[in-house]
Amino acid sequence: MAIPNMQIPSRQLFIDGEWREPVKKNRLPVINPATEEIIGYIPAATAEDVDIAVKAARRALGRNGWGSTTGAQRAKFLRAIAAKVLEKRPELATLETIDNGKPWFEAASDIDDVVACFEYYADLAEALDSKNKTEVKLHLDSFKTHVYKEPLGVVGLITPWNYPLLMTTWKVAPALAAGCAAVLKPSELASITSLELGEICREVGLPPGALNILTGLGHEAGSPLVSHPDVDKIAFTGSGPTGIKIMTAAAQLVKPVTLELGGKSPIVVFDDIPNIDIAVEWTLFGCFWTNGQICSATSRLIIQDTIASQFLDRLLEWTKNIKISDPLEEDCKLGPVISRGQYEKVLKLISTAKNEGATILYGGERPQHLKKGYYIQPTIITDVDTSMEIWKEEVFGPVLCVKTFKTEEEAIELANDTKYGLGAAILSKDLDRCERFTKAFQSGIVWINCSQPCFWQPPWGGKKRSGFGRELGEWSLENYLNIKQVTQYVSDEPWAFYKSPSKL
Ligand SMILES: NC(=O)C1=CN([C@@H]2O[C@H](COP(=O)(O)OP(=O)(O)OC[C@H]3O[C@@H](n4cnc5c(N)ncnc54)[C@H](O)[C@@H]3O)[C@@H](O)[C@H]2O)C=CC1
Ligand SMILES: NCCCC(=O)O
Ligand code: NA
Repeated sequence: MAIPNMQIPSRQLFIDGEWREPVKKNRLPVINPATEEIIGYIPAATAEDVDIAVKAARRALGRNGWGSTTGAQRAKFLRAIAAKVLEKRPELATLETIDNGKPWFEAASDIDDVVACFEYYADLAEALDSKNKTEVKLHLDSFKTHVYKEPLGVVGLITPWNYPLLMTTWKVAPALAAGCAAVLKPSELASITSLELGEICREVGLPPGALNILTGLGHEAGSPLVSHPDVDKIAFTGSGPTGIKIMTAAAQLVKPVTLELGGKSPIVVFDDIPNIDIAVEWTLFGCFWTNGQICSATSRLIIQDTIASQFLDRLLEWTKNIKISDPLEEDCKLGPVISRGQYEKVLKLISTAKNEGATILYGGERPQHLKKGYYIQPTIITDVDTSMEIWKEEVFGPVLCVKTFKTEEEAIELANDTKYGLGAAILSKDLDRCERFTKAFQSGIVWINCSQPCFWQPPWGGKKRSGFGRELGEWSLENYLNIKQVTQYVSDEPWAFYKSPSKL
């Protein structure tokens, strides 16, 4: 259950295992998107704090430090973090709801995923102990080669606001499991629970400097982290334009990046779906879950013309039934979007669609019963042309646009008609057809007869402008490991490349 009237804890930056005031002493307001009120403040880090945090992280990796721990030792810390997160579930879910606006029940289930993710990477950290040295067979007997997997070093983790603690965890858990020391920069729009992770790390006695948490603005705290010469890698989730800036800055130092950027994912629905209500519900969930703010949202419905009218009628009935309310209310299924800026951006995209000739079949406005808060009705847009902005650009709000198709070829062409390539869904009884679409979709993730379920074991990431690299599963661990080749000469014979001088 949500905790009523919960106050935001007042925190500083988490550096070197302790709370530390930012050098410039600046703070940023925390706004509850359901009330538009300032409910607290977070510290605003700048380049000076980034440098202090990176030095702390580097020290943590020093001789006998965090970097020389075994996987089994790190697993103990990860499990202790998981246990503390679980213990604080009601508080963390409530904080996340008042900071981000997502329904409390969703926030609580994200916290469950956070717990599972830390536990999962604890297991992988442990398993690493037996896998971090492997022999590579050579064609020569005079040499022996093995490969070490070792922590990559100090990593910068920059995260978004849509799943605040979960996106933090997707990066922090594998980075720590691998033995890296990390500097985390969560989104200024929802940092509260990531700061609470600092308190949890303090409580479980995580070695100082292993995880440092710097809240602050992108250009003031994120940018210096990317450009810091002693940061070995950047892992980023967020918008395309910021991803481009990060990749450009990192390229100056030949710093590796993984980028999980936006999307405009399709959901293709065929007329052989066995149950229209089941398909309608997946369509809604695929786009309106998390208040529509999911990078993988299947926000383009591509529906076979033979059932389009019947499907849209039913979709409308289900959409009208969605409870929009303060996200702390029980049974809320749609809360506000994150900020005034996002609210205005989403409404502008809707009005542009209208001006370009699309039809707002449902929604498109603030719900009448909610006078305050960044609420937008779940919105369904038809008569969409592929040249329209609403078809092409990521909205990151509860907005579904619809197009019909006649043939499989047309459906796949529409599905792939996007610069993005994160997710794609197909709903059809015909599993051979689902297989054909799975192969044809230009995406990193495919959902068959569902949309959005996301587990921590399989890989997560995209292609095209949705970025590259994979998070989750064992793939994420690889992001934070350096692969070191070690080759030993084991023959007693001279190498005999140069002519030997006369005998001594
Ligand atoms: N794909 C995804 O998961 C997300 C996509 N978005 C999209 O991005 C749009 C803008 O939202 P924002 O919150 O402004 O996203 P953003 O991509 O700018 O922010 C994500 C993170 O990057 C940081 N950041 C911003 N500029 C930076 C820079 N120059 N160097 C290093 N770090 C920097 C931010 O502080 C935040 O922690 C949204 O309207 C939405 O469409 C937003 C959040 C998540
Ligand atoms: N369900 C997790 C989605 C993560 C993301 O929006 O990046
Ligand atoms: Na907020």
